[in-house]
Amino acid sequence: MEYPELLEEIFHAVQPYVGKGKVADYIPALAQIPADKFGMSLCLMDGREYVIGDADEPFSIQSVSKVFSLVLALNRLGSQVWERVGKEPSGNAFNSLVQLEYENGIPRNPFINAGALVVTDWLLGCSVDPTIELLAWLREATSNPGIHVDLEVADSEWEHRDRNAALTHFMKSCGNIHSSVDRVLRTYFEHCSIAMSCRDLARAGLLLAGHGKSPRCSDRFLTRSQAKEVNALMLTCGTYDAAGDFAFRVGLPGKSGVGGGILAIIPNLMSIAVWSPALDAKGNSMAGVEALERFTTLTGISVF
Ligand SMILES: NC(=O)CC[C@H](N)C(=O)O
Repeated sequence: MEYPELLEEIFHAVQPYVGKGKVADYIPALAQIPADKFGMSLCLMDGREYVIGDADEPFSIQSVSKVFSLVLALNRLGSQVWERVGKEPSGNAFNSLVQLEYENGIPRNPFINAGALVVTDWLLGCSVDPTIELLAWLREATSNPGIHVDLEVADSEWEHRDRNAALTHFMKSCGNIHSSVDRVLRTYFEHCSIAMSCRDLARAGLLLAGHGKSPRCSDRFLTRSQAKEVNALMLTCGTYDAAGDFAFRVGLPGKSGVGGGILAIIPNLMSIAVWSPALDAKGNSMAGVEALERFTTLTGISVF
């Protein structure tokens, strides 16, 4: 089956799941997003691109930004990053506090909130403005100069920051946060509030399909080993305490966000982005996971 027909088939098959689940409302600005959206984009290493549905509508990438923050930190700092954040799945919710005290303020991995807050702190230690650097890279990788931080979402996250503030304060008490808590939180919320479409997200993901060198960018951004590390972490930790289920059903490295987006990588071949805002109980897009499962089932392509 050709990709355009495949996308049509997936689009129709997932309709019963679109709007099922719950749009994230603990960030009030996200609660206003209509639940019935669905978009999907495939961006291939050879330059072909296929989209369906609401694939050109920007949405809040939320935790998908944790991939890009980590990529930037690895680019700037290399393996030093792992001195302050682990590489193991947490088995807990993305915003859980419980492991941190047992594990001396070292988060399990960079794809839960605590881990991304440490990565943000790393970035603040080596860059005057990590958000500007992140946006610059994303704009180049997507050829979309319009990619921006949605300030309404960032402000909404800031106003309801108690849990992320608790995580950051606790890690600071353990010596694992070096900048001020407010600065770390503000920067982390800016990254979560970046607005991108599925088309943008799939384009940005080509860096990871391309083992650290996106065919869309002039420079290699990560070494081959670093790209392997990021993909491995996406597979094992990218969907929080549902990572086992996601690997079982989809069989690809993937990173979700509570905005309803998921980025999935097929090394050497393509990057896939899906978006549908209604979430399952673990905070992953219900229709998005369904669509990816159908993609790997119908094509027979996965990393396994
Ligand atoms: N899982 C997510 O997408 C969570 C990101 C969100 N900004 C938070 O910190 O709670």
